Amino acid sequence: MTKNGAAIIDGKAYAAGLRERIKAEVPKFQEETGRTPGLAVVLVGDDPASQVYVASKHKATIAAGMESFEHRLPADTKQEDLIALVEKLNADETVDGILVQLPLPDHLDEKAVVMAIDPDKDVDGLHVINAGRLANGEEALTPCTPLGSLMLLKDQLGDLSGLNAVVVGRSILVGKPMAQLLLAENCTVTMAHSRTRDLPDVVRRADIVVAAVGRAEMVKGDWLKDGAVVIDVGINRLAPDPGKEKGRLVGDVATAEAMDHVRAITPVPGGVGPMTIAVLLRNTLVAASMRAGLDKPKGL
Ligand SMILES: Nc1nc(=O)c2c([nH]1)NC[C@@H]1CN(c3ccc(C(=O)N[C@@H](CCC(=O)O)C(=O)O)cc3)C=[N+]21
Repeated sequence: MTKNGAAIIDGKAYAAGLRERIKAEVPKFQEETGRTPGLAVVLVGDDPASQVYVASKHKATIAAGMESFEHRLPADTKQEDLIALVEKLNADETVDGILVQLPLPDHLDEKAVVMAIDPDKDVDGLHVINAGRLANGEEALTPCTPLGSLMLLKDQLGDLSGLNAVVVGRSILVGKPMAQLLLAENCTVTMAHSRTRDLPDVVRRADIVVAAVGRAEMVKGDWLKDGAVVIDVGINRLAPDPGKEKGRLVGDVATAEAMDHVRAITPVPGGVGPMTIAVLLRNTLVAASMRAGLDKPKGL
């Protein structure tokens, strides 16, 4: 709590707890199936940020007691070779989850690659089959960042029924699935985006704000209703100060200003980012359990 009573939502701590609960479920899966859940991560090219993310996914997967298979391909990999790898992983019984790190180099067709993933191994929840299942209210593998964001919201607010939720951003990765999840929780959902008129006034009506636009500190403090709960999905690196090597990481919300208005807000870093990785492990265990014909692990 700060002096005005606004809470910083500790996504890092929540994610650590979730990873512990996953780790405790893995031996039960092993006992019932005689095998270990496995996650395959495919990285094409040598983008430094992607390298860091893939390394931390690998570490977290091993720490949870699961198998991690890393596939690093050169930046000039051909579409057909990438699809062939995905198909090999689809057929591999030791692989429960497949994640192709995005973005892919420009010459590759991202959509076609995602569509080649077996929907039951699609731990990113990006295949149209999973997007359709989510929209239809069916059991689906659900994109990690929105699901992690929802977990933080429910932890903070309990029942979300009837609350006004505004999602800023309409990406397939975050905005659209986030809106579906909030709708399924009986929120009144508004999706705002780059063409929305009077965005500050739209955001002012929200009890819940999810900012996922990828523009540093775009959502200002005075756009927020007093007592709103804010999930800041943005990860933007500012230009470095003179003499510094790396700029500061900021979200899509002007956090310091927001603190004068909100009931609670996720920080950047330490908010949604760590949740994304924990939910990836959760989705891998869920995918493994479903494929093995077991019940979905509880409490995850
Ligand atoms: N197929 C696919 N699935 C993804 O889920 C996916 C992807 N591609 N491509 C890249 C983005 C990015 N992403 C993050 C995961 C964790 C943090 C994270 O843990 N961030 C920390 C620290 C960040 C830092 O210091 O750089 C934090 O926010 O506290 C951030 C970003 C997953 N992505």
